[in-house]
Amino acid sequence: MVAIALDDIVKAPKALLHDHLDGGLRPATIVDLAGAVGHQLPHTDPDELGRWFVAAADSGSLERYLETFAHTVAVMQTAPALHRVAAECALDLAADGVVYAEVRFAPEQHLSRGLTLDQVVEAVLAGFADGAAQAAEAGRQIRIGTLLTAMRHAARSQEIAELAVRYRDAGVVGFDIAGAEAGFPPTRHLDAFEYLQRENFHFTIHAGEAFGLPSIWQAIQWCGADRLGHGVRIVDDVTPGSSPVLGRLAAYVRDKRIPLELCPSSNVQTGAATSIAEHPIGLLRDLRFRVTVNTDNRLMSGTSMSREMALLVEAFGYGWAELQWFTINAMKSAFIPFDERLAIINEVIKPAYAKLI
Ligand SMILES: O=c1[nH]cnc2c1ncn2[C@H]1C[C@H](O)[C@@H](CO)O1
Ligand SMILES: [Zn+2]
Repeated sequence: MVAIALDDIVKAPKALLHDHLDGGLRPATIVDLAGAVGHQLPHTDPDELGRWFVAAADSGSLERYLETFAHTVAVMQTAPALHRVAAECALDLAADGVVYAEVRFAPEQHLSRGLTLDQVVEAVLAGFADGAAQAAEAGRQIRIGTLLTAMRHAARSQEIAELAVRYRDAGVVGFDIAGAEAGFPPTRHLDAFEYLQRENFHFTIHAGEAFGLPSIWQAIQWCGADRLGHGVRIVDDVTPGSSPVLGRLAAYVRDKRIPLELCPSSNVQTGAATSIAEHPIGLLRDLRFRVTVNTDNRLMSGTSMSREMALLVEAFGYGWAELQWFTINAMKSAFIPFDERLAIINEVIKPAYAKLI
């Protein structure tokens, strides 16, 4: 069988649940914005800068990987800059054939030049709307939902959770916590999660990436996460073999169809997986966990949604049936209302894959 080509994957509709706004800037935009605010970059040539991000993030450690965000966050401190970055994000995802995306960012990291949290959120939402409208004019439909992230080492999660709920009818569809995992368990933010549950709101938690099962267990059983950001270390609760045996937590995650937002390239860079070919996504898919494929940070991984799928096609021999399965899994797990999810599955995804399979 001939492997599916990247160009063909680009044309197929895809759904993306885990993508960071500050991890997906165009290198040329960073150079432009940095010049305007006098921020010092490691390179001013966009191609070299793009290569620098990938090499620096290729560190084997989540903490060092996260250091690279200093250069993107630094240039995202004004409303016009946030608007531009969000609009370009929508355009880039649409050009890659993404029809539904949830893009996240941490508003608290964009206050250093005097914006308020509300102004930050409004600039990003307007940018997404603008980018999606431009994409539609060019014949590419994309729906973007925004997730607001609180940083797990900080102490603003309650405030950010309230901000997310305040903008729930304006495009914010969920909440997340991110940042270094070791030493910062999700239970530090229990008040925020309990508040969100009382508000009938949705949230995902970065867990089981740099730290293992205890973090996943807390995210689900203490905090009530709807989905797991990464969650890849759930494999530590699976005993491999000809018929793998699931521990109690892995069985719970699979039985409850808790979505795993897996990010293959990012995991290889931070050391959460040794290679794409050895990435636990192969086993987790075989065991029919609710697996989704994601980019995490397109800039730091030099990747796209289509490229992540192409890497899996190459490593695991997946065909269109598997790519459709990942796509429908993601769409089923989205934080937008059920009827809207169903419409995208039935009217956009299934008809397109029916022609491909
Ligand atoms: O993969 C990740 N794990 C934990 N934190 C992350 C990851 N990718 C990005 N972040 C952080 C860095 C960003 O500044 C922040 C908000 O998008 O989220
Ligand atoms: Zn992430």
